[in-house]
Amino acid sequence: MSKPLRVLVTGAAGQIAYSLLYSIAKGDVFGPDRPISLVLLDIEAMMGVLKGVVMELIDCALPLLTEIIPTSDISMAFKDIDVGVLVGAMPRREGMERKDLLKANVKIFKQQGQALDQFAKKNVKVIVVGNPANTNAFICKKYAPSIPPQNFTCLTRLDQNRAQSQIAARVGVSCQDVKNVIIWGNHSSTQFPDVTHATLKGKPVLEVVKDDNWIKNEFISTVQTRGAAVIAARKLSSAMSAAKAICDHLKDWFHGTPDGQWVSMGITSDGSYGIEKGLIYSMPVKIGAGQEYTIVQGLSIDDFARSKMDATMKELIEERDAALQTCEA
Ligand SMILES: NC(=O)c1ccc[n+]([C@@H]2O[C@H](COP(=O)([O-])OP(=O)(O)OC[C@H]3O[C@@H](n4cnc5c(N)ncnc54)[C@H](O)[C@@H]3O)[C@@H](O)[C@H]2O)c1
Ligand SMILES: O=C(O)CC[C@H](O)C(=O)O
Repeated sequence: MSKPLRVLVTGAAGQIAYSLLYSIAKGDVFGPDRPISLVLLDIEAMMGVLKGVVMELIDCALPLLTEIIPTSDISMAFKDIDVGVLVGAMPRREGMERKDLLKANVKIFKQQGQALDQFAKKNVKVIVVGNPANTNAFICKKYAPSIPPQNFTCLTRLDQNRAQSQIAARVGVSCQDVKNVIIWGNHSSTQFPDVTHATLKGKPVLEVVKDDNWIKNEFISTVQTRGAAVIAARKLSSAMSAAKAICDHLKDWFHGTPDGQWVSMGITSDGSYGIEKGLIYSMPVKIGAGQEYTIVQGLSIDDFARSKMDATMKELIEERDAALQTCEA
């Protein structure tokens, strides 16, 4: 057996973590031969609840789970981690605006960026889930200058999964028949779910669906507002589907994408597709066996796509500037 992978999950007493920890500890994400040392961070007030989560993990009797470290101490939590799954943040509830969330959460990611810089392994892989996810990842990266920018990502796989499932349901096929949907930009209602290059059983989605009006209107807005629809129905933010998407994101990052397929992740823009350098912007990537991802290049972008991609970039620039102001105040 190889050396345990040290995986930190923040917000470990919260609802996403409750759906996530079992899959990670069971081996579904990093592989059936990879022992896991699980570090669980939450705030001091949640230590009682976290104790219960730890008891349940122990009671699952999972052979790969070699160690569980529950803590509210940030320096202990980030020490020597290989993977950081940064979930811990306030979720939006009904009636809350995105701006309220940015103010409440961005400072958490400044502090955690500094902790990554100081305590984590320099090749740590980070996925930010706490909202506003792209901007929080940007802040984390900024305050961890000793870690390569490409090691910071944010979760937009939930949006990809939502888009894939909407197309599959429209046509009446399994979601696994739909490939190469793209999520461009922000994990927010300005994101652009793009099926121009997507295929369904090998044929272009646009040719199979044959309804441009549905694609350009109902499909896009359903995916863009799905998170808000779940909040309205559940009175709580999505958790089971978010946990599944985190697993998909990490599994592909560690094990690679299948030949001819790509996935969407929020990553540091290198200027590709005219997106401002340095922003954390969701793009299509291919991942090789070496766990390094490359942006899929050369995709055609028509005027409709360009305007959608620019609108979500504009929102990300505004969020970044507001976040920097909050952090520097
Ligand atoms: N990117 C996505 O696709 C996506 C999807 C769903 C939810 N989210 C976001 O994920 C976040 C968590 O959602 P949830 O439903 O699990 O929320 P939750 O309220 O159930 O749990 C959040 C947990 O984080 C903890 N926490 C708060 N501040 C912390 C800190 N500084 N350090 C460590 N832990 C801290 C809280 O005590 C709580 O236990 C929210 O911001 C939500 O909006 C993102
Ligand atoms: O706050 C929101 O509108 C979205 C919550 C979450 O990120 C989701 O996509 O389900």
